[in-house]
This record gives sequence, C-alpha cells and structure tokens, in this order.
Amino acid sequence: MTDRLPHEKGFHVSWDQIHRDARALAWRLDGQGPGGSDGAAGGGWRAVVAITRGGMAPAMIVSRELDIRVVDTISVKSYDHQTQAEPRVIKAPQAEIMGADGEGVLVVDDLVDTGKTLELVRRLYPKAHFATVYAKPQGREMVDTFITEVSQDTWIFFPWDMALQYVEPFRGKD
Ligand SMILES: O=P(O)(O)OC[C@H]1O[C@H](OP(=O)(O)OP(=O)(O)O)[C@H](O)[C@@H]1O
Ligand code: HPA
Ligand SMILES: [Mg+2]
Repeated sequence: MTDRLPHEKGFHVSWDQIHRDARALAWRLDGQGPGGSDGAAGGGWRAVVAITRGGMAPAMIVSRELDIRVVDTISVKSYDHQTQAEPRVIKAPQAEIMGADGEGVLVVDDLVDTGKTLELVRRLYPKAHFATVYAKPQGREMVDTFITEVSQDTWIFFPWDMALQYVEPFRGKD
C-alpha cells in the first residue's frame, strides 16, 4: 500500500470539461484503428472497452462519437479513496470481443496515474490501444493516446465524486 496523500494541488473537472476532453480524445482516435483510415467504420476500431468505473463516462462519449456499438467493461480495482493497493481484475470483458491479444480494441480510462492499472490490462491484451483523458508523468508510458497532462502531485477530482456546495465570498465575514 502506498499512501498517496497529501497531494499538493487539486484539478477539479466539471461535467462540461470531461465531456469536451473525452470528445477531443475521440476525434484524436478517429481513423487511427487498424481497421482503416479516413471514413472507416468506428474510426477503424472494433470495440470499446471501459476500465470501470472511471472509464465508463469517457468510454460512452468516445463510443458515441466514433459510432462504435460494441462496448464492454473490464473492472480493475486499484484504490481505496486516495490509497493505492495492488490492482486486480474483478471482471473481464468477453473473450470474443478481445480476441487473442486485443487488436482493434480501444481500452478507455479516465486517467493514468502510476500506470499500474494499465500495466495489468496491457499484459492481458498487448495489442489493444490504450487511451485516457488525463495522464500523469509516471504512467504516461503506459498510455498510447491522452488529452491533458497534469503533474504527479495533482489529484484530479471528477464530477461524479463531487457536489455543488455553498462557498463563502472571498471578502467574507472577518
Ligand atoms: O495509473 P494508476 O495509478 O493505476 O491509477 C489510475 C486508475 O485509478 C483510478 O481507478 P480506481 O482503481 O480508483 O477505481 P474507479 O475507477 O472505480 O474509481 C482511475 O480511474 C484509474 O483507473
Ligand atoms: O488523481 C486522481 N484522481 C482520481 N482518481 C485517481 N486514481 C488515481 N489517481 C487519481
Ligand atoms: Mg479507474
């Protein structure tokens, strides 16, 4: 177990921001799949596999943008709150979708941090393409395509983990 606290900085991502960034990820992936170039069905990808749970919202947006209807999940658990444990697969995707090595499959996650989650999934499906919306330097090598890099000492807060709440004005009482 590695204690990940404290993080120096917080990067707060709204629903609107993750939607824009996941769309940007989809557009970058369009035509990059082994199944074809410009105009190919699904951007050349056979299927999208979301790493649950954080990868599900980005995977939904990517699969919608690229018109990919075959969508599955792999469940990898690696953190309890901000404390990291050894990642383990709790649920695997369908064998027919993945094929022998994952070729033509787009594996999507919200972020790569240490890279341990992707390292595990890569070992299982070495020819899949690994895409995340955000990446930290330590895990960057594990991801093929990402949109925004944040520093290692930043904790990314996603909208599904947050709620709107009142804040005192900058010029508050006393
Ligand atoms: O690169 P790593 O250091 O392995 O960290 C990245 C992973 O950690 C988080 O998932 P988590 O295991 O917390 O589960 P969740 O998606 O269900 O929140 C995040 O969604 C990534 O999947
Ligand atoms: O920065 C992060 N934010 C949310 N979940 C995470 N899981 C690993 N790193 C992070
Ligand atoms: Mg996750």
